[in-house]
Amino acid sequence: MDAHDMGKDLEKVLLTQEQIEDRLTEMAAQVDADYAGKDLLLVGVLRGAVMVMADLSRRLHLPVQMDWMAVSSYGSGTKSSGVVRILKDLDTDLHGRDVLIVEDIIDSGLTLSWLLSNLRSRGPASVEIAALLRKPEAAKVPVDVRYVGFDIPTEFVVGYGLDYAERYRNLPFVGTLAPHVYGG
Ligand SMILES: O=P(O)(O)OC[C@H]1O[C@H](OP(=O)(O)OP(=O)(O)O)[C@H](O)[C@@H]1O
Ligand SMILES: Nc1nc2[nH]cnc2c(=O)[nH]1
Ligand SMILES: [Mg+2]
Repeated sequence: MDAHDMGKDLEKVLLTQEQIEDRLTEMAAQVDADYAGKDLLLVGVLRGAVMVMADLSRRLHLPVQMDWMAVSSYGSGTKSSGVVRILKDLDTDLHGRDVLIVEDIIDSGLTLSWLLSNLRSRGPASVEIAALLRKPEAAKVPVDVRYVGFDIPTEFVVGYGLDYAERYRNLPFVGTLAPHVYGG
């Protein structure tokens, strides 16, 4: 793989930068309306949600707080291990807080269903989810998501925070990889 030309590694673009940004603007308007007058805490899930957190939060007019959790269930492969590990916990006490988890993608749903019950056990006033992408046909466990950017097919996607072996996160759009990349 030529790490200096990501373009050659892509098969197709699924969502352009413009489509993503337009949708995030709509989602931010909904969040602004739903949490008006509340002291909202955004919880970004490292590392994939970095781009969504940055671009969604900058479209909000609410004075939110932000904190981060690092969990990982995928390692360097393309399938969820199903075992979620906390690599970094929140610094914020959730007691009585309105919490919005910000995620890049819901695939099997294992990460978020685990995270939801974990955060709900900490005594918050509410916990909801905003995810840019969802794969409805890949769900292994149901996850109740308040804000979804796009439903996409069951294909492994990269870009806009999403990686393959830690690469491609910095693509400004979402796409699929060409077969030669998986082949090594
Ligand atoms: O619905 P699921 O099947 O659980 O998959 C979704 C999760 O998988 C990815 O994270 P990953 O664990 O790969 O870590 P990363 O965010 O650091 O890339 C993605 O960012 C979601 O957090
Ligand atoms: N990069 C990437 N990470 C994921 N984690 C869960 N699903 C996906 C996916 O489609 N792409
Ligand atoms: Mg993630």
